[in-house]
Amino acid sequence: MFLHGTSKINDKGHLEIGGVDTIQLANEYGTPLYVYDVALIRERARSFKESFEKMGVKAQVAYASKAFSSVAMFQLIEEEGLSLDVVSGGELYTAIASGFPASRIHLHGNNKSRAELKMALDHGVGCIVVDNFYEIELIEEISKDTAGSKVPVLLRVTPGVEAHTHDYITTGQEDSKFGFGLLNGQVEQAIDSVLKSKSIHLLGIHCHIGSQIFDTAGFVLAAERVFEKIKEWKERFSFTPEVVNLGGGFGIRYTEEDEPLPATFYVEKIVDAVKTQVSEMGISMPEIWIEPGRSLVGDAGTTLYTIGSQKTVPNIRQYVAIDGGMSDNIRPALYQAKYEAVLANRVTEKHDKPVSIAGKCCESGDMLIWDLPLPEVKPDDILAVFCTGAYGYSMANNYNRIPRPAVVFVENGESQLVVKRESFEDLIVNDLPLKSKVTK
Ligand SMILES: Cc1ncc(COP(=O)(O)O)c(C=O)c1O
Ligand SMILES: N[C@@H](CCCC[NH3+])C(=O)O
Repeated sequence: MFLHGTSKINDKGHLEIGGVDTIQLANEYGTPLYVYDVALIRERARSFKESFEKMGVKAQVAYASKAFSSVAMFQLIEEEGLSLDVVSGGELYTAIASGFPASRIHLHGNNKSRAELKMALDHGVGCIVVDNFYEIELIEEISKDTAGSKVPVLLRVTPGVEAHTHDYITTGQEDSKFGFGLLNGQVEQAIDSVLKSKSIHLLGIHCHIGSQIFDTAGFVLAAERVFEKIKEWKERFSFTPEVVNLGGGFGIRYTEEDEPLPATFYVEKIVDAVKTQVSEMGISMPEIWIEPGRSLVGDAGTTLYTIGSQKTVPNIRQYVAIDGGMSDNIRPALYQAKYEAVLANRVTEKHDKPVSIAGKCCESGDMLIWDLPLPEVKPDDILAVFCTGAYGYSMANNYNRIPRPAVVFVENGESQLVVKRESFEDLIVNDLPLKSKVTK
């Protein structure tokens, strides 16, 4: 069994996280429950920042908040001095409501609306990561009447790098919905129009090659491709970027099949690649920005479920059902994602009887883990699924009108509720009654 962060087994034989017994958490807050190990998030945040400091490079580490966003999460990120990548009006609203400084917020999105851009500009976000030509027009339209300073932007490019990960989560290849083609002349057209703009300041370039990536080659190749172009742009446009943002995507360990590098190793390789390019070109070192999401929060999250019904298909398989499923973690259904799990109330017992963990949604594909070795399970046992901190709660939904779970933070022996469990009343809060046309 692989225990992440502060997780350990206590003297009752229970899983403990952040010094808090998970069975006590399940009793106090109910299940399904997302539990975050705050010390592990802090450790990850600090190690990203420190690795840039050690290499003497000016940097911003922006937490990709799509991995898990909530007011308390953003406040934790602010406490740790990171920046924030948001990708919608909703994430931006949450960030502002949490008191996060707008100057360290970067707005992403491949189809930002006028309203979202206006909201970002009104709040004075640190930069807009511009994705397409329409967005350039929108920014100019919105900012033409405001006499304020120019809007700082990065142009997002697709460097033609195929990251080795699931097809749905690669983003750097040329045939992608995101960004300007780096290799087909689009980005030059965008640079030309932004440099001529009276209302936009071109701060630099952004690229993100995908997610859950285990080697550094793709990042290095992307950086080299971007800098080859920067060399041309220096001649052609007299433009050199103040900022080069190389995105996120650093892989984590979900199961023993995964062999991630330490997060800081990616930073070192990226910075080395940039330094080499910069010294060959004789330009000054730009600020390097990165946007880790999963690698900051993924293994800090554990989901607790209560076990309910079971079904045996003779000679084939035993299904064990939990009180959640694809409504709180859609990743197995969407990406065939794999997880490890234990019985949190009986961790020390032999986990040697394979069962398949089924969710409660009315969907055959709602299977959380296939062939998971557990002790003989009984109703009301608590299953702890590891590494659910990224894209778990944030992709949760109300399929089958299942209320979304609660989220707690644990640290130094204390727990705090940071997202309340949805109630049935919450589920119908936006529903309106039928205006009936049938006369009785
Ligand atoms: C633009 C951008 N930045 C950062 C991230 C964060 O990726 P990850 O959670 O894999 O670090 C993503 C998601 O893939 C993204 O699309
Ligand atoms: N949501 C995805 C990753 C997408 C990242 C956003 N570009 C996951 O669960 O792995």
